[in-house]
Amino acid sequence: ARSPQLRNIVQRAEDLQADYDFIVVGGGASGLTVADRLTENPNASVLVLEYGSFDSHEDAVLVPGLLNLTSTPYWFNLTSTPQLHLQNRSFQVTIAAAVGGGTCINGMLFHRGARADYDAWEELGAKGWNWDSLLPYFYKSENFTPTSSQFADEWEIKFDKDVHGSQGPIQASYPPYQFPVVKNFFHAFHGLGIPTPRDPNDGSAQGVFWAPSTLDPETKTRSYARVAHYDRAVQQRSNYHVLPMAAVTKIMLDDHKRATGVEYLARNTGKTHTICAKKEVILAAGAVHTPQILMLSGIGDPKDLASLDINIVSELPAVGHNFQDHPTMFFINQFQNDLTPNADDLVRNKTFRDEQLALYRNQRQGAFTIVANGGNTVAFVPLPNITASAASIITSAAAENLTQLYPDAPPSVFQGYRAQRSSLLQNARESRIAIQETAFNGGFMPLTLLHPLSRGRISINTTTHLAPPLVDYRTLSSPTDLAIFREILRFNRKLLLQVPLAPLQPIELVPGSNVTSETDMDNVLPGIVGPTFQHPCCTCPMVARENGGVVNPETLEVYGVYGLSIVDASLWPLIPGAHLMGSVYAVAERAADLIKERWNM
Ligand SMILES: Cc1cc2nc3c(=O)[nH]c(=O)nc-3n(C[C@H](O)[C@H](O)[C@H](O)COP(=O)(O)OP(=O)(O)OC[C@H]3O[C@@H](n4cnc5c(N)ncnc54)[C@H](O)[C@@H]3O)c2cc1C
Repeated sequence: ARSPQLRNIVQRAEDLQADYDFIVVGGGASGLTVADRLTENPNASVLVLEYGSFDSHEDAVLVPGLLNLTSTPYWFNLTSTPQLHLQNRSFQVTIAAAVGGGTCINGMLFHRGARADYDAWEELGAKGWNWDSLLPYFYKSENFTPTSSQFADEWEIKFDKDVHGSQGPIQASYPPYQFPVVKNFFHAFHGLGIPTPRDPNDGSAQGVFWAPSTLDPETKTRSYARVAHYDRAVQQRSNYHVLPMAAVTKIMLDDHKRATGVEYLARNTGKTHTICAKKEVILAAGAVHTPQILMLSGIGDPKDLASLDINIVSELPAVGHNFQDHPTMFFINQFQNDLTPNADDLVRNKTFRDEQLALYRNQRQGAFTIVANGGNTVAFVPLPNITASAASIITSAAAENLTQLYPDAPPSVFQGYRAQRSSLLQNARESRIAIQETAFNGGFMPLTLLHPLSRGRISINTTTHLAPPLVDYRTLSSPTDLAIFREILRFNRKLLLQVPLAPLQPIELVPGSNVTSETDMDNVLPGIVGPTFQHPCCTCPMVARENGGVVNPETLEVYGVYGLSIVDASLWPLIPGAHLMGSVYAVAERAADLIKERWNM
């Protein structure tokens, strides 16, 4: 007989039960959250099928400062199509394949978008999804530990405990270290009229601030979905199974269009298997793969599916459209008169690095408590604060030619996009949302466009098992996005001229101080803007079908079929002005409640 532990932990297809109540496709942030909540009920059996492997709790995952995105084994092997408006360059599609998904290797910034970001979801048709309805779930997901008032005062960390959760599975805290130059940045932003909010997570999501990290306050290790929503739960629950290295290839649907289970390929044996779901199949494969799986299962644009000989089950032409991410450029400056220690010292100065690593190992202090090449100090700035041309940019954005912008969108997607655009432009005009993010802890500064007007698409051109989807970001297809990037660059150049930063004597390396005229910027920016800040979303939005919707917002079930729901970041109509993980966890928490409700659990 097997030990109880073995019954809880499965590693091979042979160890699975014959069927489960729920099958969750994808064991990332959303998938594990939902699986955890469903298995709180001992009568519900849940299987999560995850494409990637379990990590080994290695330092590169657990120790923030040892994260190495170049050598991590947890990337999908996936490249975008050539990007027309980015000088035809192709890009790595930076999504994770591992139990825990993106949360295994992400930058650990844990914060929320603005109230207006989520209220816009409801205005666009996602009935029941707004800031107020999500707030209890932001709380539910989080266990916030404040920092000492002395450290907070010294480093301008502001927080309000009342806007945070204190019982949730995901740990949120502040690293107990920072590079001194961060103070100069704070003062420079203040000089430009960008304040530090009382707490960025109170629905404001604007200003210059420290975002909490998903950092365990005791161990100073990463708090992520694998630990918080699987390890924590599974030892006590024989009803919660996760099978790693299992690539779901399609959903099985019966003649009544009910999802009865899934087909998957065990990646370590190459064998294909099927497994049945007695209640529901729940898609949580992320915004790139969830639409791919739908299309492979006959749910999508009939034109495209017919050309691949896929039997059409539900005509949903919007599947895979409305693809959004946060395009980013790197503004790189060398500080000739830099403060020490600094982020470069961690790379170039072996003595400093060794000293800091020892400090981390022995006392859980120092620079390794911060994510490598990252940090959690950021500025989120509305359009009217970055440029005096905000009004004219908004006027020309409203007049953009949609057909040029979105050549192959079906009418329903157009309709939905029009509503999105007016909502976005109104919120931008009234400074209810931030338009740009500057992340900073040295001269290497990612500048991010938080509310792009360009829309990409996920599609498929083959039914071959394990073949990747086509990922077309279409970054900068909206001329407005390019115009805003010009203003973002000008604004951040102005930042570096402020009294607190000027003494560092920055020399601009990228794009280069000679790039000043509009024409020069328009030539150079498409060569340095990248399509992603690792935030793909919005490819199966929960709005009305006639407005480009794929999912019923009240039930999260896919239109036209039964027993099939979606819980990941594909659901959202619009990308929020925030790093996505906080919203992914909250949405998945609410999704779990909706699913439990319909099954009286
Ligand atoms: C490098 C990086 C840095 C980031 N930094 C931050 C940050 O600092 N702060 C922040 O808030 N957010 C950050 N993010 C984003 C955040 O991690 C994601 O938004 C979040 O993980 C998305 O959750 P999800 O459940 O939608 O998808 P994921 O977490 O990506 O999970 C999807 C899972 O589905 C699996 N899957 C896909 N296809 C299949 C299939 N066919 N069969 C079975 N399984 C499948 C994948 O392997 C994956 O594990 C970052 C992401 C990355 C990659």
